[in-house]
Amino acid sequence: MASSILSDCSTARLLPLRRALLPQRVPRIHPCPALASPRRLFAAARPQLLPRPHRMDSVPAAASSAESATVSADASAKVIDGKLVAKQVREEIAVEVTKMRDAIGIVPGLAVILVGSRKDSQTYVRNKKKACEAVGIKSYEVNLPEDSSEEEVIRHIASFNSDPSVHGILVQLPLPRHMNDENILNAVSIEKDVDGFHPLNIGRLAMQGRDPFFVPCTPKGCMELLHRYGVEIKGKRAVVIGRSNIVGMPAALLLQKANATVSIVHSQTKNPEEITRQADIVIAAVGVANLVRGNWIKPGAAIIDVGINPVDDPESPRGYRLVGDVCYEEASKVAGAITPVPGGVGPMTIAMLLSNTLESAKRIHKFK
Ligand SMILES: Nc1nc(=O)c2c([nH]1)NC[C@@H]1CN(c3ccc(C(=O)N[C@@H](CCC(=O)O)C(=O)O)cc3)C=[N+]21
Repeated sequence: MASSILSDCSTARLLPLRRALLPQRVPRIHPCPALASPRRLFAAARPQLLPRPHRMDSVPAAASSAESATVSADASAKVIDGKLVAKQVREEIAVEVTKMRDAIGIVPGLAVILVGSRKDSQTYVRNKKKACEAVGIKSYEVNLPEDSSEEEVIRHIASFNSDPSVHGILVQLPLPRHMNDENILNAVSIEKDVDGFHPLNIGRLAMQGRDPFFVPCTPKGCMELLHRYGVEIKGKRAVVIGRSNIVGMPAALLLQKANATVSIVHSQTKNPEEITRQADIVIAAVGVANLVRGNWIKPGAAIIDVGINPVDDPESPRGYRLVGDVCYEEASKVAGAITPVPGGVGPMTIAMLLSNTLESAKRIHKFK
């Protein structure tokens, strides 16, 4: 049984996979006392409330603050089911894609550029293609060898920029070390930057009264989960753990736009636990397995776990399994709602990519 491994957040070890993508680090995991209950939680099997779109009442907390002193081992958070919401979003997109095709004969197109042969990147790109096909979005793929020059990549971007059948362009990250990400991402036309990584899109996201063409997919997916589960954001305290360009920073900007009071916890933060404990909403995006322990969490808080960290697991067919940045077993006893890993933010990232691609095609063709 994998339960002994699963239930111990202190023994997780990071594998080097995806390391180049990992955002800045927060101090490593502190040694932790044995867990009160070594029992494995079967989160997926627990009855769940179906998410209702955009209802703004608060999450029914597992324990209110008054009860927090007596939070029992059985208190359990509502599971924020990213897999389910992503499926709903994809169904909504498929309907709109069909509508647009029938009305104006336009099919949204997404171009993906992959440089090199990293196994994980190949898997992500394959999954994106499959997701496109399933909703009727046309996908175009370019695979370039690891030793390609920056100019070659930029040539392909330029050709997609001027191709009217392409509405979204994604350059799979991480790029090989010899390439300058900035030069490459800047070459993507901001009207087709479905990743939302172009500095102009990020800049507009940061400014009041302006809107970017696209919001980066992972943070957008986090916000969509909060909205669809009716988590109130306005006036609440939010903590984002991690300050990467692709997740932490834009997530903090989005929460602020939604009128939360936002703190960012990062590798130089002196008292991350104490600050995180004040948050009604936590977005953890730091790339350190099980960093956020149960005692970092305010009772009833909503927790969005962006981490997808591979840890050794000889009992899993792949030899590893994925865990989040949050120690799920501990946190789910304190939080009001929490995303699992896998099955949380990951599937939403891909759903938001499809959503951005559809949005782009609609904007370019002025289709409401
Ligand atoms: N230009 C660019 N844009 C990206 O959005 C981008 C990228 N590069 N490079 C890599 C990261 C990573 N990423 C994920 C997408 C889906 C899952 C996902 O669906 N995960 C599943 C499980 C996957 C599994 O089991 O292996 C889940 O969490 O349930 C994970 C990670 C997008 N990224």
